[in-house]
This record gives sequence, C-alpha cells and structure tokens, in this order.
Amino acid sequence: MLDSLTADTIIEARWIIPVEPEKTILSDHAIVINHGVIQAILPISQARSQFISHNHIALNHHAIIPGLINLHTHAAMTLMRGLADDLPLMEWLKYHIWPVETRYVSADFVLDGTLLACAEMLKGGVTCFNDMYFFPEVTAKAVIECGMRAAIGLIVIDFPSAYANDTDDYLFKGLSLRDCYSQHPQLSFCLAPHAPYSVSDKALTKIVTYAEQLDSPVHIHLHETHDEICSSLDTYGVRPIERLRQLGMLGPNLIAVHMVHLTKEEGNLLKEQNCSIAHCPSSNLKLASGIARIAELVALGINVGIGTDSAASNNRLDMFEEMRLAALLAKAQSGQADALSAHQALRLATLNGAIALGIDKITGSLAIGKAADITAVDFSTLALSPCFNPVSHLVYAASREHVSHVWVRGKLLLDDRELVTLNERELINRATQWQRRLNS
Ligand SMILES: CSC[C@H]1O[C@@H](n2cnc3c(O)ncnc32)[C@H](O)[C@@H]1O
Ligand SMILES: [Zn+2]
Repeated sequence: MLDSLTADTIIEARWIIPVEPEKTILSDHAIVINHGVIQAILPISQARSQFISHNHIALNHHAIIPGLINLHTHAAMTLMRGLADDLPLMEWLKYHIWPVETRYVSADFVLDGTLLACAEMLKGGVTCFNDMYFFPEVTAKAVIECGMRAAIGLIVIDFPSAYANDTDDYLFKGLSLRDCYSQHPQLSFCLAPHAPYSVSDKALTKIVTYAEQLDSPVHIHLHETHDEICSSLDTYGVRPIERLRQLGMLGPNLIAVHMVHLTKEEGNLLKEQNCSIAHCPSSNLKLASGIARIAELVALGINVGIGTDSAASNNRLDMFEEMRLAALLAKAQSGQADALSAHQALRLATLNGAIALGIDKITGSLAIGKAADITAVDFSTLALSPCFNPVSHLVYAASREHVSHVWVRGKLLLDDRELVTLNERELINRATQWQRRLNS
C-alpha cells in the first residue's frame, strides 16, 4: 500500500461544482489543498486513502463552488447605504453622493467602509471584488488585512478630491500604488477612469497608453443611462462608446460597466474588440437606468461578469441576488425561458469575472493548480429542500445566508458563518459612528 500524502486542508462535500468544465457536478468529492492551491479533486473515498490532513472538513450537505467575483463595486460606499434612495443616477450623484464625498471621504472613511463591505461580501460568498474608489491604497490595506482578493481601481476623474488634485495626480498616485504592490498575491490592479462624462479626452488618451504599456485592465462606467448618451451626442457629436473607440480604448482589457443602452452595432463592436461587460442589474433597476440586454450579449460570445455596484445604489453587496436577477431579467427581456441558464449565471458570477480581470489562471473556477478560493453553501435547510439539482438551487433558491464557509488562497475566512479575520461588532459600531457624522 502507498504511503498517504499530507495536505494542508481537505474539504469533503456533497457536491463540487467547478464551473469549468461546463455543467459538471461532482457528487461526494473532496478538494485537497496545499500551500493555498488546489492539489486534487477526487471522490471522497480516494481522497481519504491517498491524503491525510490535520484540517479535514466534512461538509456533507453542502455545495462547494468557486468564490464569487464581484466585478464592479465601490466598497467604501457601504457607509452611504440608504443615504439617498429613489433617485435617478445624475440627481443621486450630483445632489446627494458627490456632496457627501466632498465633505467626508477620507482615508479613515475608506478603511471603515471597505472593511464593512469586505465583511458583508465574505458572508455572502464573495472572495474577490473589482473596486473603484478614492484612496485605493487604503482599499488595498483593508483587503490585505481581511485576506480577500481584489482588483484595486486606480481612479481618474476630472475633479479634485481629498485624495488627488488633478488627473495627473490621480494617475501618478495610482501607478505608484501599483508599483508598490505589483507582486502582492491578493491584489491586482485596474485603471479606472470614472465615466466618459467625467474624464477628458486628454486623460482617457493617457490611460489608453498606460493600459497598453502595462497590459492592464481598464474599468469604466459606460452607457449607464439614456441621458449619458444624449449628453455625449451634445458635447462630442458621438455616443460614448464611439468616443472611446476613437480614443483607442476598446479592446480585451476593457471592462465596460453597465452597458444598459446599446445598439446591435455597438454589441457587435464590443464582441469584435473582445471587451468584457460588468452587468449590475440591481443598481440599474434601482436608479431606473434600464435593463441591460445581457442574454443577447452572452449569445454573441461577449465575456459578461456580474457586479453589485455600491451599497449606496444597490443597496446590498449580494452576489446571490445579482445572479438570480441576471438570470430572471434575461428571461423576461428576451421572452426565452432558457435565455440565461443557472449554469450560465453561475459562470457569469465566477469565471467570467476572473477572465475580465485577467486573473482566470489563478481563480474563478475549481481546478488543479488554481488558488483555493472557495465558497461552501449549506443545503441542509428548508428553503433548499428537496434538491434535484444543486446549480438550480444556487441560482434560483439559495440566498447569501446559506453561505457557511469561505476560503481565499486556502485560508479559512468564514467558518460556519463566523468571520475569522474581521470583528463584526466593531465594524457595525464604526458604521453607526459614521452615520451620526454624515447626519450632522
Ligand atoms: C472616482 S471614484 C468612483 C465614483 O463613482 C461614483 N459612483 C458610484 N456609483 C456610480 C454609478 O452607478 N455610476 C456612476 N458613478 C457612480 C462614486 O460616487 C464615486 O464618486
Ligand atoms: Zn459603479
């Protein structure tokens, strides 16, 4: 008989859903983890005979999936959750959010808000998020502290803030931060011009140059509202996406956030240019921006991921809700019940996010050699009984409260719904203090 091999962690589960190969559901399998990386995925009996570990976890009623990837958020804005509701985008931004940001956003605000967001996301099965906010160095610090993974947005916007004075200052600070942390295992970076209406041609051109030089993703709000398109036509004589095309911004590095309003030709252009889209259904519904035609874009072969946007426009950072909405809206809008299947919706919320961020060799699916970024969902509950198909339940029946465990890089960050690296009570207290300040 062969000697057993040692493993740092072995997770046994009722189902393992690796996301790739497509539609695979492995029953009664185990994931073997060493040094934060998936070493084997085997039937439980084989894992038991081949490996031993001091850290052997049996999740007999659970589905194991890749950690969810939130492809667009502004984490620190959790501190503005519910501050201004029931408004359209520009009124919400101009008269409520931007004035509060001008007055209150600081390094402390970003630290407390981001940690609060990380706690909420971890409890909801999210292992990685793509962020866009002021003081990205503080976001990076919060991410390192809690053990998650994030793509840090190097923001550019044509107005000064407490973080930076002008576009060159934003770029300089962002690129210096990227240099500092370029080898950090939890972090990657995106250039993050806010939107076509808030960033000049000159700054966008510089960003195109840096994106090419660094082979960096670029993350921008695009075609979010009908008004955005009308005002671009007034100011530039072309729609925003055409303006970005002329500036050389379309390409495989682009993550176009929202894309609610677009023509057939624009969809084809995005496909031709191999761009990714971050679909944010709740935020688009709540701000009455519209409903992105995701089923068509997925059918065209465009890489579509899912984001929550911020807790100030959503008002949750709940990727289970976004996954379910993405699938249901796609069906209603196309009149086709199979427009976006449960398997497809799960892929949007995991692997497609990783592809958009250029980190799909590391995360986004459960495969040997990839990081052990894993979410466990407990199916031993009334609302998930009976279970004919765990993928159907994950998208159509489960909610974030069913997430029991989360690992990032093989480290347990959520243990039976208890946060391991963050103090929930302290985060709530800090949020309450900020609410008092923002109210004063
Ligand atoms: C430059 S930091 C990010 C900036 O974006 C603002 N914001 C938040 N949500 C949205 C959205 O849905 N569309 C456009 N801009 C948004 C946020 O308040 C920050 O100022
Ligand atoms: Zn946004």
